[in-house]
Amino acid sequence: MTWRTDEYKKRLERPLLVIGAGGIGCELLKNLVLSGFKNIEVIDLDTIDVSNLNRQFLFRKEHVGKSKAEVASAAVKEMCPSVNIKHYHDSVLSDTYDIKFFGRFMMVISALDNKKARYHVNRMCLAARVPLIESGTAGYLGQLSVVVKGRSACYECEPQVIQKSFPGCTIRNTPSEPIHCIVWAKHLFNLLFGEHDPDDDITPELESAGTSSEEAESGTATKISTRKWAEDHNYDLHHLFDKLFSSDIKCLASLTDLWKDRKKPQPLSYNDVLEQGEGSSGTESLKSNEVWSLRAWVNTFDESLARLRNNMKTPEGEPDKVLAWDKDDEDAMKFVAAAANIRSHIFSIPLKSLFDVKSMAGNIIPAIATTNAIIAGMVVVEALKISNSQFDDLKTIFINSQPNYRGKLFVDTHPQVPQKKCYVCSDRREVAIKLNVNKMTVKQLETKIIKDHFCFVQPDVMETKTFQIVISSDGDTDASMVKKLSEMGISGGSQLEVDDFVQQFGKLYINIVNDDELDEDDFDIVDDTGDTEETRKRRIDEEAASESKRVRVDGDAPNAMEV
Ligand SMILES: Nc1ncnc2c1ncn2[C@@H]1O[C@H](COP(=O)(O)OP(=O)(O)OP(=O)(O)O)[C@@H](O)[C@H]1O
Ligand SMILES: [Zn+2]
Repeated sequence: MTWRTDEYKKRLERPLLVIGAGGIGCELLKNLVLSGFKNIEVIDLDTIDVSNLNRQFLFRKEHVGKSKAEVASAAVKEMCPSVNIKHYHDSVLSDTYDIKFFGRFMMVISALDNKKARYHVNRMCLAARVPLIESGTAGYLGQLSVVVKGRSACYECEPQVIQKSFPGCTIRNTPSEPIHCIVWAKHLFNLLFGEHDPDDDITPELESAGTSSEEAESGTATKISTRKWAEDHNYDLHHLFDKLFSSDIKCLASLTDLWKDRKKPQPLSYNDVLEQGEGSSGTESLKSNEVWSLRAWVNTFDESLARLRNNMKTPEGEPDKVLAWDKDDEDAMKFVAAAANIRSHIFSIPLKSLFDVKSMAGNIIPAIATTNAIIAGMVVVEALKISNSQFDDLKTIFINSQPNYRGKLFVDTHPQVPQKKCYVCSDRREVAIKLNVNKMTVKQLETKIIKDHFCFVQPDVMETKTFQIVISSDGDTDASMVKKLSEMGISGGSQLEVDDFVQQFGKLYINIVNDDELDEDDFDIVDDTGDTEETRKRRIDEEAASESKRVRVDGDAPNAMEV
């Protein structure tokens, strides 16, 4: 590369898009302007939080609450006034950023923190034929890779690992680890204060626990909506506490089969706690990294419940506000930590500090500024190669947790070649999915499979034999969302064609394999390789005979940052 020639400088004037102005993004923007890139656009949907200040060094205390994209752009413009920098305080998933928008850039650099946005950017760059540098860190680990259509593997060439969550019955009936109680408490938060989601059910699962329907009906845990129940009781602490921690638990404890090999839970009533004495002082002085007493957690439950209830209130006559779970909302966090620890106590599970619960509930891996800085530095090296059309020299870079056989933590390799059967960047975009057509609804197909698993943004889905439109992005099919797939004429052997009006990376064909054993929201990726019909069938038979790979995907899947 020839440095500092006019031609070199000219190349750096071509526009470049940075997506994400967080940990990596701040370092990166600084590096880019100091390296001579002159026309930069940056998108970030978020505002600055106090917790960002320790590492996102372009931000100061007075910027808290302001747009990350805006403040980061202004800060680097100050470092290098000759740079043209444009910001968008917005989600990259918005259809404003279409193929034409992406097509304007010499390259795109992704400094994101979630799979959905990363997959979307990968697809948009492939469709617009713009080189992408994809970067990520997770604690001391870091990686960057370059995606150039036809030359290197795309971000989705490696089959994705399906995030497993905990079976519903473990959460509702038989928790054995702190995380099970934390997931339960997050569901409770949503049920009481958040948006309704049937997957957040927390009532004991009597039928699957082997009770007769008579027992289930006579049990105290009959299925009425927890929200409705709480509203009817005016969110009264005493009532709520006794339902969640005493009567529901008594009901579970009465299912003797469940406790043959496990310790039976001990119901805890509000009066039991009061009788234990132990004082009732406030919890402000307690340290967040220490494990508090049961009484302190009950006080915390009490205080946070009252505050959250208050936060929901709206002027007379208007419906209550819906609260969203956020690990950085102190009341929400304390409520979940308290509910989780009280439940842990009942099930003889070790209690956890507020700090630990926050890490687990927020799936937090500590962000390390140095890892971000190294990766952001290396991104610029690759960006300079792209600007100079040195595509053969591009590298994939890893920062590992253990030295490799050469004693190196910091490793570069040649980019992988594109996978011939990648359902995103190859010509064969076909997968087979095992599900229960008689139980799964169109809504579950859309949410769990099409949007959460395959990360489509505005999908249209059609059955290819009958041309029946199953899901329409313009809302025409909303009325049939509650229907089972079989009611829409979908059966084993059906093929669905999925198209996304925003992503436009090509149509994905999903071959349906029916399995009557699966629950309504369970599914298996039977084959994501795009093999021929014959090979696929043989493999499906072999897989059916081998151990089941059943998974359940839901919102509580541990969602470690991807690198
Ligand atoms: N769909 C999206 N569109 C635009 N920006 C996004 C999108 N999704 C995530 N981001 C941004 O990507 C950035 C990722 O940065 P980072 O991993 O440092 O996360 P953070 O939210 O700043 O920090 P932390 O998660 O550790 O609190 C964030 O600033 C986030 O707002
Ligand atoms: Zn690919």
